[in-house]
Amino acid sequence: MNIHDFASQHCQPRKGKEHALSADKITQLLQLLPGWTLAADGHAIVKDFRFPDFHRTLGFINAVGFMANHEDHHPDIEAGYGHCQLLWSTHDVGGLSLNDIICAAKVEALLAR
Ligand SMILES: C[C@H](O)[C@H](O)[C@H]1CNC2=NC(N)=NC(=O)C2=N1
Repeated sequence: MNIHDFASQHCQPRKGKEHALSADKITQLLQLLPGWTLAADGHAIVKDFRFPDFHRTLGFINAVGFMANHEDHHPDIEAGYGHCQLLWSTHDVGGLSLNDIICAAKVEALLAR
């Protein structure tokens, strides 16, 4: 499986600990996602994105938001004039699930050219 395989999947309702990814699996999957790292608590993946100006930052946030609503899976977003940090975690699982990997891969696809 590569990043494109994940980007072409859709989020599924995943609720409960049985959907949590193991630490080994997370390490393996993070290697497919350039620039994404495990949050300090191990329960989320994060990446910082840089943009030349506010309207490009906002355009990115809107594109991510549209995708997130479509997938019914939503990131934490922190942003400023030329930067945006995305954090994916599955609240219904209390950690990381495949939904987070799929959404991070979809974000990379948004930026690919
Ligand atoms: C009912 C609805 O599908 C759930 O509340 C979804 C919505 N978006 C979500 N987003 C994230 N990041 N984690 C969730 O567990 C989650 N659950």
